[in-house]
Amino acid sequence: MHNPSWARGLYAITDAALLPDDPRLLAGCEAALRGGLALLQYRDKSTQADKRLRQARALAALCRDYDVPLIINDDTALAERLRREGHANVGLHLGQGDGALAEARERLGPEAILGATCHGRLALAERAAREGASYVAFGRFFASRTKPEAPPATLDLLGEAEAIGLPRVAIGGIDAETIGAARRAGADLLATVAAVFAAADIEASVRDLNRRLSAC
Ligand SMILES: Cc1ncc(COP(=O)(O)OP(=O)(O)O)c(N)n1
Ligand SMILES: Cc1ncsc1CCOP(=O)(O)O
Ligand SMILES: [Mg+2]
Repeated sequence: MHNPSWARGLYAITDAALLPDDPRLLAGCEAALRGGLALLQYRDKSTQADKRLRQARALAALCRDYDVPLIINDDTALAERLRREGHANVGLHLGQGDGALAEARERLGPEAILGATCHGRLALAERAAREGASYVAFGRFFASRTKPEAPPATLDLLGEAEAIGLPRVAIGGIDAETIGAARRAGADLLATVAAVFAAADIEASVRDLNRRLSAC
């Protein structure tokens, strides 16, 4: 079976400090989408439910125009609500403390993209696969200013995880310098916050990262 088109390439993750209001969030994400994304994740750690719903809804509509899935971080109820509203391109990413994957799979249905944080541990990825994950995410592989305290992982894990049979995401300090090493180690999707959204020219940065991926 062929992997779906979302399963290989650049995976940009939003950041509320770098994209601090609706116009900047939408303009920044549209620039990244123009540059070419496989996936976009809406990551907002605030507890402002109204803002999160409004922004996620707007991003789901924007992503649809580019035929790119929007992944909601942490919040199963928000992803479920958007899918019920008809945003079929919405998926969910859950970390180890963010709720049960199997329950999320039931609530979102078999078609939704469901991602799981597996840090540096193959056993977490094997369990995520059994519980219905669509991809498994490992990292942090490099120093990250966005989440410096994230548990570290080593690149050889990406090769070992091939046997799981799901797309492998690398996260944590992925940038122009590190992206090639992560791809060559086996990452299918390269996830980044700062290399995209802290860039002075977001679209140019995405194009540069994609060029580096193509060269691997
Ligand atoms: C693609 C991807 N991988 C890992 C994470 C981290 O998720 P989590 O461990 O739940 O941490 P927070 O992002 O919620 O702080 C992610 N968001 N996306
Ligand atoms: C959310 C998350 N989980 C592990 S590292 C990280 C942050 C990634 O951000 P950056 O690409 O800026 O290092
Ligand atoms: Mg989380």
